[in-house]
Amino acid sequence: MTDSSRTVPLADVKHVRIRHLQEAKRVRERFVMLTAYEQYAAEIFDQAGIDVLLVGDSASNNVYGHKNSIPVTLDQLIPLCAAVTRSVQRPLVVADLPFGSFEVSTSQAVESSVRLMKEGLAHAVKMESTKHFAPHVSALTNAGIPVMAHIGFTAQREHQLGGYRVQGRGDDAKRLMEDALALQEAGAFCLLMEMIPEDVATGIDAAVDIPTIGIGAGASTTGQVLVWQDMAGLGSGKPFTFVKQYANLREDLTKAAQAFAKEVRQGAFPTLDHTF
Ligand SMILES: Nc1nc(=O)c2c([nH]1)NC[C@@H]1CN(c3ccc(C(=O)N[C@@H](CCC(=O)O)C(=O)O)cc3)CN21
Ligand SMILES: CC(C)C(=O)C(=O)O
Ligand SMILES: [Mg+2]
Repeated sequence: MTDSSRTVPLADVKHVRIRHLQEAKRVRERFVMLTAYEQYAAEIFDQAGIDVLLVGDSASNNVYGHKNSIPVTLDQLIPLCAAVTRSVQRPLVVADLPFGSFEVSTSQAVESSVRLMKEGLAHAVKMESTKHFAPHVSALTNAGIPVMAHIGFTAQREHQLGGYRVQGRGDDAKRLMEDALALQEAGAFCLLMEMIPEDVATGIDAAVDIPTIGIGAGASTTGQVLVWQDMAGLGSGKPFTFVKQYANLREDLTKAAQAFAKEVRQGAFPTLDHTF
């Protein structure tokens, strides 16, 4: 296919659908995904032209105060997802299947995904997967549930993978290629690759027909994703290697809170302007 087969540029699309992401891959147009967990961020990212919003299981450590992704539950993610979907017009909303909500059986995967769509109003689900989860992806696809597959570093397997480590170095690249091809074959509409060497990601992107999304996977993927609080500089501590901070929200919010506290303590707020 050539550029002449395209419909409209992604930026002009009114409601982002899976077929628009597939078209982006075909015409080599990039798309943009950020996480979102509530109304204001979702609304702002919609208005800023972000194409896909991910209600990540990273809500575990970015909303619920856990140290990692493992404790967050389906019951905790569903209301966040519903809030995000209710707050946006244009973006495609994808919800993570949290740890423990899909592994047991293909039925469990379908039941959890149905809840993410019926109660959470998600348009698609994302599954941290390997080739061994091809039956799960296939069961979801057959049930009419679009699945984004997530390979490479997968935080739900932190303990099995031995920590937060780049995946697919050296001979291990073959394993990721097998995962990618099996998950595409099973029906995944998109492939997310996390923390893998750029050359490996480039090879996988070229080998699959479906669009790819990278986080710490270099520049050759169709789309890029970051956790929004990382992107906006809200988190504490040193940013991960794959993060670029486009704002300093932590600093801004600290200053605002300090200024409010100071004025209250001094009796400088409220003034007559803010008083009935
Ligand atoms: N705030 C936040 N950002 C994320 O990107 C994120 C989450 N939370 N929670 C779920 C997972 C966990 N992720 C993580 C967590 C830690 C590293 C990390 O420590 N990276 C280091 C070392 C990598 C290495 O050298 O192998 C880095 O500097 O990137 C990476 C991804 C990605 N996801
Ligand atoms: C890191 C991204 C891709 C994710 O899965 C999440 O935020 O949960
Ligand atoms: Mg996740």
